[in-house]
Amino acid sequence: MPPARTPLDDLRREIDQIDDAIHDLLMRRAAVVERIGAAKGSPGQAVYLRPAREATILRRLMARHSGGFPAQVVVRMWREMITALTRIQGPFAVAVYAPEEKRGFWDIARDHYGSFVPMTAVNTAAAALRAVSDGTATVGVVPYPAEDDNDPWWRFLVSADVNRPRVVARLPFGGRGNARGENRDALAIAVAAHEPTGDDRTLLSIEIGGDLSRGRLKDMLEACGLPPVAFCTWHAHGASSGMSGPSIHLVEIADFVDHADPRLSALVERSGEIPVRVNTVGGYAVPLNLP
Ligand SMILES: O=C(O)C(=O)C[C@]1(C(=O)O)C=C[C@@H](O)C=C1
Repeated sequence: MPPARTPLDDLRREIDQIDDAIHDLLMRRAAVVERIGAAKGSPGQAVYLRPAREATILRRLMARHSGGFPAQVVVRMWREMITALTRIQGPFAVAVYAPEEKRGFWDIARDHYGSFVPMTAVNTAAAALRAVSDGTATVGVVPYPAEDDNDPWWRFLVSADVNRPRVVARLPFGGRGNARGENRDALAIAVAAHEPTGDDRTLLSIEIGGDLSRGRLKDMLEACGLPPVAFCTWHAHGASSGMSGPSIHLVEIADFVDHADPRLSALVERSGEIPVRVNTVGGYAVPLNLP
Protein backbone atom coordinates (compact mmCIF):
# COMPACT_ATOMS: atom_id res chain seq x y z
CA MET A 1 0.00 0.00 0.00
CA PRO A 2 1.45 3.44 -0.92
CA PRO A 3 2.05 5.67 2.12
CA ALA A 4 -0.87 8.01 2.86
CA ARG A 5 -0.48 11.57 1.55
CA THR A 6 0.31 13.90 4.42
CA PRO A 7 -0.72 17.57 4.72
CA LEU A 8 2.94 18.41 4.03
CA ASP A 9 2.78 16.54 0.70
CA ASP A 10 -0.31 18.51 -0.26
CA LEU A 11 1.33 21.81 0.58
CA ARG A 12 4.43 20.89 -1.44
CA ARG A 13 2.27 19.95 -4.36
CA GLU A 14 0.70 23.41 -4.11
CA ILE A 15 4.19 24.96 -4.06
CA ASP A 16 5.11 23.03 -7.23
CA GLN A 17 2.03 24.40 -8.96
CA ILE A 18 2.87 27.95 -7.85
CA ASP A 19 6.47 27.56 -9.02
CA ASP A 20 5.24 26.41 -12.42
CA ALA A 21 2.91 29.40 -12.63
CA ILE A 22 5.70 31.84 -11.66
CA HIS A 23 8.08 30.20 -14.13
CA ASP A 24 5.47 30.31 -16.93
CA LEU A 25 4.93 34.01 -16.23
CA LEU A 26 8.68 34.68 -16.27
CA MET A 27 8.99 33.05 -19.68
CA ARG A 28 5.94 34.97 -20.87
CA ARG A 29 7.40 38.25 -19.57
CA ALA A 30 10.67 37.53 -21.40
CA ALA A 31 8.76 36.96 -24.65
CA VAL A 32 6.96 40.31 -24.23
CA VAL A 33 10.25 42.10 -23.57
CA GLU A 34 11.65 40.57 -26.79
CA ARG A 35 8.76 42.25 -28.59
CA ILE A 36 9.45 45.51 -26.74
CA GLY A 37 13.08 45.29 -27.88
CA ALA A 38 11.97 44.80 -31.48
CA ALA A 39 9.55 47.75 -31.19
CA LYS A 40 12.38 50.00 -29.97
CA GLY A 41 14.38 49.29 -33.14
CA SER A 42 18.09 48.72 -33.53
CA PRO A 43 20.13 49.05 -30.35
CA GLY A 44 22.09 52.26 -30.75
CA GLN A 45 23.52 53.70 -27.58
CA ALA A 46 21.71 51.84 -24.82
CA VAL A 47 18.32 53.16 -25.95
CA TYR A 48 16.81 49.96 -24.60
CA LEU A 49 17.68 50.99 -21.04
CA ARG A 50 14.70 52.84 -19.46
CA PRO A 51 15.53 53.64 -15.82
CA ALA A 52 12.34 55.69 -15.34
CA ARG A 53 10.14 52.79 -16.44
CA GLU A 54 12.07 50.45 -14.13
CA ALA A 55 11.45 52.76 -11.17
CA THR A 56 7.77 53.09 -12.03
CA ILE A 57 7.34 49.30 -12.16
CA LEU A 58 8.87 48.89 -8.70
CA ARG A 59 6.93 51.75 -7.13
CA ARG A 60 3.68 50.29 -8.46
CA LEU A 61 4.48 46.85 -7.05
CA MET A 62 5.48 48.28 -3.67
CA ALA A 63 2.15 50.12 -3.47
CA ARG A 64 0.25 46.82 -3.81
CA HIS A 65 2.63 44.68 -1.76
CA SER A 66 1.39 43.01 1.42
CA GLY A 67 2.02 39.90 3.48
CA GLY A 68 5.12 38.32 4.98
CA PHE A 69 7.37 38.34 1.92
CA PRO A 70 9.94 41.16 2.47
CA ALA A 71 9.41 44.13 0.14
CA GLN A 72 13.19 44.53 -0.32
CA VAL A 73 13.42 40.98 -1.62
CA VAL A 74 10.67 41.67 -4.16
CA VAL A 75 12.76 44.60 -5.39
CA ARG A 76 15.91 42.46 -5.50
CA MET A 77 14.17 39.76 -7.53
CA TRP A 78 12.71 42.28 -9.96
CA ARG A 79 16.06 43.98 -10.35
CA GLU A 80 17.66 40.68 -11.31
CA MET A 81 14.84 40.04 -13.79
CA ILE A 82 14.81 43.53 -15.30
CA THR A 83 18.54 43.53 -16.02
CA ALA A 84 18.34 40.03 -17.48
CA LEU A 85 15.58 41.26 -19.77
CA THR A 86 17.50 44.41 -20.64
CA ARG A 87 20.33 42.14 -21.78
CA ILE A 88 17.91 40.36 -24.12
CA GLN A 89 17.65 43.69 -25.95
CA GLY A 90 21.30 44.61 -26.30
CA PRO A 91 24.75 44.47 -24.73
CA PHE A 92 24.93 45.46 -21.09
CA ALA A 93 27.98 45.83 -18.87
CA VAL A 94 28.67 47.80 -15.71
CA ALA A 95 31.85 49.63 -14.60
CA VAL A 96 31.85 50.31 -10.85
CA TYR A 97 34.03 52.60 -8.81
CA ALA A 98 35.21 49.98 -6.34
CA PRO A 99 38.83 50.41 -5.22
CA GLU A 100 40.21 47.93 -2.64
CA GLU A 101 39.08 49.94 0.38
CA LYS A 102 35.63 50.86 -0.97
CA ARG A 103 33.87 47.65 -1.92
CA GLY A 104 30.40 48.87 -0.91
CA PHE A 105 29.68 50.34 -4.33
CA TRP A 106 30.34 46.93 -5.88
CA ASP A 107 27.68 45.43 -3.64
CA ILE A 108 25.01 48.02 -4.37
CA ALA A 109 25.77 47.88 -8.12
CA ARG A 110 25.44 44.09 -8.06
CA ASP A 111 22.20 44.29 -6.10
CA HIS A 112 20.79 46.69 -8.68
CA TYR A 113 22.09 45.19 -11.92
CA GLY A 114 22.12 41.54 -10.90
CA SER A 115 24.72 38.87 -10.33
CA PHE A 116 25.10 37.74 -13.96
CA VAL A 117 25.78 41.06 -15.67
CA PRO A 118 29.42 41.60 -16.73
CA MET A 119 30.80 43.98 -14.07
CA THR A 120 34.26 45.54 -13.80
CA ALA A 121 35.76 47.31 -10.79
CA VAL A 122 37.67 50.50 -11.59
CA ASN A 123 39.82 52.59 -9.26
CA THR A 124 38.50 56.04 -10.09
CA ALA A 125 35.08 57.51 -10.82
CA ALA A 126 36.58 59.12 -13.94
CA ALA A 127 37.50 55.64 -15.25
CA ALA A 128 33.88 54.51 -14.78
CA LEU A 129 32.70 57.53 -16.80
CA ARG A 130 35.29 56.86 -19.49
CA ALA A 131 34.05 53.28 -19.80
CA VAL A 132 30.54 54.60 -20.46
CA SER A 133 31.78 57.24 -22.94
CA ASP A 134 33.87 54.78 -24.93
CA GLY A 135 31.12 52.15 -24.89
CA THR A 136 32.97 49.46 -22.91
CA ALA A 137 30.30 49.81 -20.21
CA THR A 138 26.61 50.59 -20.53
CA VAL A 139 26.40 51.89 -16.98
CA GLY A 140 29.01 53.45 -14.70
CA VAL A 141 28.44 53.43 -10.93
CA VAL A 142 30.09 56.30 -9.07
CA PRO A 143 29.77 57.81 -5.58
CA TYR A 144 26.97 60.26 -4.91
CA PRO A 145 28.70 63.69 -5.10
CA ALA A 146 30.25 65.07 -1.92
CA GLU A 147 30.76 68.73 -1.11
CA ASP A 148 34.43 68.22 -0.10
CA ASP A 149 35.54 66.54 -3.33
CA ASN A 150 37.93 68.97 -5.04
CA ASP A 151 38.27 66.91 -8.21
CA PRO A 152 34.66 65.89 -8.77
CA TRP A 153 33.72 63.35 -11.45
CA TRP A 154 30.53 65.22 -12.33
CA ARG A 155 32.42 68.02 -14.06
CA PHE A 156 33.09 65.54 -16.93
CA LEU A 157 29.34 65.33 -17.56
CA VAL A 158 28.90 69.07 -18.06
CA SER A 159 27.92 69.32 -21.72
CA ALA A 160 25.03 70.37 -23.90
CA ASP A 161 25.41 67.27 -26.11
CA VAL A 162 22.17 65.27 -25.93
CA ASN A 163 24.06 62.00 -26.47
CA ARG A 164 26.43 62.44 -23.57
CA PRO A 165 26.37 60.12 -20.55
CA ARG A 166 24.21 61.42 -17.72
CA VAL A 167 22.93 60.44 -14.29
CA VAL A 168 20.09 57.92 -14.68
CA ALA A 169 19.55 56.40 -11.23
CA ARG A 170 20.42 56.64 -7.57
CA LEU A 171 21.43 53.43 -5.79
CA PRO A 172 20.40 51.64 -3.73
CA PHE A 173 16.88 51.97 -5.10
CA GLY A 174 15.23 49.46 -2.79
CA GLY A 175 17.18 49.27 0.45
CA ARG A 176 20.87 48.73 1.25
CA GLY A 177 20.58 45.18 2.56
CA ASN A 178 23.89 43.59 3.50
CA ALA A 179 26.02 45.79 1.19
CA ARG A 180 29.48 46.32 2.68
CA GLY A 181 31.10 49.62 3.45
CA GLU A 182 30.03 53.08 4.37
CA ASN A 183 26.47 54.26 3.95
CA ARG A 184 27.20 56.43 0.95
CA ASP A 185 24.83 56.18 -2.01
CA ALA A 186 25.90 55.86 -5.62
CA LEU A 187 24.71 57.31 -8.90
CA ALA A 188 24.40 55.34 -12.12
CA ILE A 189 25.62 57.01 -15.31
CA ALA A 190 24.53 55.96 -18.80
CA VAL A 191 23.57 57.24 -22.21
CA ALA A 192 19.85 56.80 -21.57
CA ALA A 193 16.85 59.09 -21.60
CA HIS A 194 16.08 61.24 -18.57
CA GLU A 195 12.32 60.67 -18.24
CA PRO A 196 9.82 61.68 -15.54
CA THR A 197 8.33 59.19 -13.06
CA GLY A 198 6.24 61.55 -10.92
CA ASP A 199 8.80 61.74 -8.08
CA ASP A 200 12.14 62.85 -9.43
CA ARG A 201 15.33 64.73 -8.79
CA THR A 202 17.29 66.53 -11.50
CA LEU A 203 20.95 67.48 -11.44
CA LEU A 204 21.80 70.78 -13.06
CA SER A 205 25.27 72.06 -13.84
CA ILE A 206 25.39 75.82 -13.50
CA GLU A 207 28.53 77.45 -14.85
CA ILE A 208 29.04 80.97 -13.60
CA GLY A 209 31.47 83.38 -15.20
CA GLY A 210 31.44 86.05 -12.49
CA ASP A 211 30.78 86.73 -8.84
CA LEU A 212 27.54 85.17 -7.70
CA SER A 213 27.21 83.84 -4.19
CA ARG A 214 25.60 80.52 -3.49
CA GLY A 215 22.92 82.29 -1.45
CA ARG A 216 22.03 84.50 -4.41
CA LEU A 217 22.00 81.53 -6.77
CA LYS A 218 19.73 79.65 -4.38
CA ASP A 219 17.30 82.59 -4.31
CA MET A 220 17.34 82.79 -8.10
CA LEU A 221 16.64 79.07 -8.44
CA GLU A 222 13.76 79.29 -6.01
CA ALA A 223 12.32 82.33 -7.78
CA CYS A 224 12.36 80.35 -11.06
CA GLY A 225 10.49 77.41 -9.52
CA LEU A 226 13.57 75.19 -9.28
CA PRO A 227 13.77 74.15 -5.61
CA PRO A 228 17.43 73.30 -4.86
CA VAL A 229 18.02 70.53 -2.30
CA ALA A 230 21.81 70.03 -2.56
CA PHE A 231 24.81 71.92 -3.90
CA CYS A 232 28.38 71.01 -4.80
CA THR A 233 30.78 73.54 -6.25
CA TRP A 234 33.93 73.18 -8.31
CA HIS A 235 36.24 76.11 -9.01
CA ALA A 236 38.01 75.77 -12.34
CA HIS A 237 41.03 77.70 -11.03
CA GLY A 238 42.36 77.57 -7.52
CA ALA A 239 39.91 74.89 -6.43
CA SER A 240 38.88 75.32 -2.77
CA SER A 241 41.30 78.30 -2.39
CA GLY A 242 38.40 80.71 -2.06
CA MET A 243 39.45 82.55 -5.22
CA SER A 244 36.68 84.03 -7.27
CA GLY A 245 36.58 83.02 -10.92
CA PRO A 246 34.75 80.61 -13.15
CA SER A 247 32.96 78.03 -11.06
CA ILE A 248 30.56 75.21 -11.73
CA HIS A 249 27.81 74.24 -9.33
CA LEU A 250 26.11 70.90 -9.37
CA VAL A 251 22.65 71.57 -8.00
CA GLU A 252 20.08 68.97 -7.21
CA ILE A 253 16.52 70.09 -7.92
CA ALA A 254 13.51 68.44 -6.27
CA ASP A 255 11.61 68.07 -9.55
CA PHE A 256 11.89 66.70 -13.05
CA VAL A 257 13.56 69.21 -15.37
CA ASP A 258 14.62 68.52 -18.95
CA HIS A 259 16.98 70.56 -21.10
CA ALA A 260 14.12 72.43 -22.83
CA ASP A 261 12.36 73.40 -19.59
CA PRO A 262 11.46 77.14 -19.68
CA ARG A 263 12.58 77.48 -16.04
CA LEU A 264 16.19 77.04 -17.25
CA SER A 265 16.02 79.96 -19.69
CA ALA A 266 14.25 82.01 -16.99
CA LEU A 267 17.25 81.36 -14.71
CA VAL A 268 19.72 82.52 -17.36
CA GLU A 269 17.66 85.66 -17.94
CA ARG A 270 17.46 86.40 -14.24
CA SER A 271 21.27 86.32 -13.90
CA GLY A 272 21.42 89.56 -15.93
CA GLU A 273 25.00 90.69 -16.55
CA ILE A 274 26.63 87.64 -15.01
CA PRO A 275 27.30 84.96 -17.63
CA VAL A 276 25.53 81.77 -16.60
CA ARG A 277 25.29 78.50 -18.52
CA VAL A 278 22.88 75.80 -17.37
CA ASN A 279 22.77 72.17 -18.47
CA THR A 280 21.01 69.11 -17.14
CA VAL A 281 23.37 66.39 -15.91
CA GLY A 282 20.53 63.87 -15.76
CA GLY A 283 18.53 62.89 -12.75
CA TYR A 284 16.91 60.02 -10.99
CA ALA A 285 13.66 58.59 -9.69
CA VAL A 286 13.57 59.07 -5.90
CA PRO A 287 14.47 55.67 -4.43
CA LEU A 288 12.01 53.63 -2.41
CA ASN A 289 11.98 54.25 1.29
CA LEU A 290 13.13 50.80 2.39
CA PRO A 291 15.81 49.94 4.99
O1 LIG B 1 9.69 48.71 -20.88
C1 LIG B 1 10.75 48.59 -21.50
O2 LIG B 1 11.19 49.49 -22.25
C2 LIG B 1 11.56 47.37 -21.37
O3 LIG B 1 12.59 47.25 -22.04
C3 LIG B 1 11.18 46.33 -20.39
C4 LIG B 1 11.94 46.46 -19.07
C5 LIG B 1 11.29 45.41 -18.13
O4 LIG B 1 11.86 44.33 -17.95
O5 LIG B 1 10.17 45.69 -17.65
C6 LIG B 1 13.37 46.15 -19.30
C7 LIG B 1 14.33 47.15 -19.44
C8 LIG B 1 14.00 48.57 -19.35
O6 LIG B 1 15.02 49.32 -18.77
C9 LIG B 1 12.70 48.80 -18.70
C10 LIG B 1 11.78 47.82 -18.52
